[in-house]
Amino acid sequence: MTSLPASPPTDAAVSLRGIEHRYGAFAVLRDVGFDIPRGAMFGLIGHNGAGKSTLFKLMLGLITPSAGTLHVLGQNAAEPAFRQTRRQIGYLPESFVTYDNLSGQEVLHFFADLKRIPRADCPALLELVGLTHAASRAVQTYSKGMRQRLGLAQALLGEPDIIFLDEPTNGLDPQGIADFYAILRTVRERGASIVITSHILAEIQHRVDQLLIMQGGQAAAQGTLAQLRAGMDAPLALTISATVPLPLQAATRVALAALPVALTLEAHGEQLRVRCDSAGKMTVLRELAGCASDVAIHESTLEQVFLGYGGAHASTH
Ligand SMILES: Nc1ncnc2c1ncn2[C@@H]1O[C@H](COP(=O)(O)OP(=O)(O)OP(=O)(O)O)[C@@H](O)[C@H]1O
Repeated sequence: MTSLPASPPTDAAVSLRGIEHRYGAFAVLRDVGFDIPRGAMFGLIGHNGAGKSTLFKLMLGLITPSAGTLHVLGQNAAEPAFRQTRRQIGYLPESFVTYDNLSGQEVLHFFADLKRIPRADCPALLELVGLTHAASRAVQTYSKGMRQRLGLAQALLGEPDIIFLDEPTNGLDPQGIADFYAILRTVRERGASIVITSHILAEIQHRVDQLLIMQGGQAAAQGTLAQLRAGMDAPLALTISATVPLPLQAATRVALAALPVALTLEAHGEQLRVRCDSAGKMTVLRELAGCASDVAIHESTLEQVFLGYGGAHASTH
């Protein structure tokens, strides 16, 4: 991780410095520091037990850190004024549990009353999440996707400046996921910052601007996907296809194996496919001189990046 300025930047929606958190003798978070820029769509990823939910609870002000400082929307979470800041924070927990016998509209009214927000704001939110048609139906008749969208409407009550979403698309089908992110795009257009966790890395890799990889209670890496890829040993892989007549293949294989390049090789009839990293591509291409017919570039997926940063570090809890 690159070094951070000592005080929180003015354009940060969230800023953590030296955060420690203990549950009894067990240190769940150790020296965690990062900034989330205002207006960002920020992904927080990590293995089970990495400390993501604990970080969420800290950023929501539900628990206080054992050490370190935490600012949300410029306000220190340890100060009494943070009570006011919490009104500008929306939250969708991992399991959005509600009263199933109430209608969607009644559920939203319930949360609006709790948050002291006019019920008159509810129809527009139900419209935003695509539930106007089902507003008077009991929630027990809702699909999983509809429930999550109702949960999102609840999180958006009061037009919060920052919204925390804990695995919000868990269990949704591809269309449900696409619909959910389409709503989030609308929310971002009014300038809100969004912090999202997910274990489905393929889903968030092109939908967030920045990512933080948590590993064993520490921040392992932060950046855009391109920055995270660049920080790894193999940000890019290439497959070079060549047509090599069968009688020449054995010699070609020996010559490729002797190159000072890490590569894998597959043969399909007269086709040889060589996979190597970006640094080795010219060496391989020179060896295959005249017979290379195609080069395909494979960028590392977020899953490969995550594993590369040790993100799969086994949890003992
Ligand atoms: N209230 C608690 N008391 C004791 N230990 C806890 C408590 N809450 C969480 N932990 C432990 O803290 C560690 C981090 O848990 P946390 O829920 O923050 O991880 P996570 O990254 O959100 O995991 P997951 O992806 O499984 O939701 C785990 O080892 C967990 O067992």
